[in-house]
Amino acid sequence: MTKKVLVAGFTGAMGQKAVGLVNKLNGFEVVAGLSPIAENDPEKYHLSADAKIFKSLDEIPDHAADIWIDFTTPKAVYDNVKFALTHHISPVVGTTGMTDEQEAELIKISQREKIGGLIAPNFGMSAVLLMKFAKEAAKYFPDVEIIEMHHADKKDAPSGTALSTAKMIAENRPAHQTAPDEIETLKNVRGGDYQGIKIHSVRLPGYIAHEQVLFGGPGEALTIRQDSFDRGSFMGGVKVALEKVDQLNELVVGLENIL
Ligand SMILES: NC(=O)C1=CN([C@@H]2O[C@H](COP(=O)(O)OP(=O)(O)OC[C@H]3O[C@@H](n4cnc5c(N)ncnc54)[C@H](OP(=O)(O)O)[C@@H]3O)[C@@H](O)[C@H]2O)C=CC1
Ligand SMILES: O=C(O)C1=N[C@H](C(=O)O)C[C@H](O)C1
Repeated sequence: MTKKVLVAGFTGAMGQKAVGLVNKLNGFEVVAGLSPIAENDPEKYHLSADAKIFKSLDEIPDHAADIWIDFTTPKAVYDNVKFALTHHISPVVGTTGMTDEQEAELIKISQREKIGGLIAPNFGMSAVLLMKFAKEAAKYFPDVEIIEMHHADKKDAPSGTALSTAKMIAENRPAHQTAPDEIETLKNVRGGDYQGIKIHSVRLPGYIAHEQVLFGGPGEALTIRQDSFDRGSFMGGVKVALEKVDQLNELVVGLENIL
């Protein structure tokens, strides 16, 4: 049976890539899109002529879709995913910027409603592998900093991927001497701090999505880097999520956990 897909943020850069992906996949169909300022012209956004365009959650009827793809904004994503879960639509979420508390709350809702879903801070294989390698390296190199670089329109900082990388590194780092007290003569010049791991966020036109993890040890250094040069690079992961989401019985965080 064809799976009905709603794409939240369907007019955006990632939403349009997701629409293109679903249009090409057998067994899935985009039946609806959600975006607050979209024109009521499905074909303009590469949707079929009978696809529904919604501008707010209130307009979405029951049984509107089986799967909810979300590439929206940090402000909208929590309410969107809560709506999907409580309407028994399986969420596949790429939107970043939720707090740990919001994610934990959504996992509880998914357990209560007995519905599976996926939140993936990054659907790209290079980023998933970077996080895995960085977690492994952290066992041997406890001193580490992260630099993430993104396009100038990105709304949240640090990136979801950088935060996720820091969390995975923190799980594996041995206890070690922290850096001495420092004086910043320019405020925040040492970056953000996640459990002693400095994160630096760069925003520049021309970039898409890139991350470097720098480990330093006595007399040596290890640098792990990934680059997403095109948003199409995220679609392999979205495809896996679409194919596997109905096998999940709660909301899972991280593409690596379903590969
Ligand atoms: N996990 C991953 O692999 C990746 C995640 N991302 C994340 O995906 C998200 C979207 O990125 P991107 O496509 O570049 O952003 P865009 O700004 O291009 O698109 C955002 C979309 O969200 C829509 N939107 C805004 N407010 C709402 C709302 N209240 N409800 C529903 N839709 C809304 C916009 O619609 P309108 O134009 O009508 O306002 C637009 O369609 C970001 O959080 C980004 O970090 C990005 C790349 C990869
Ligand atoms: O906003 C983006 O573009 C991206 N957002 C995600 C993040 O915050 O990590 C994934 C990827 O880096 C692209």
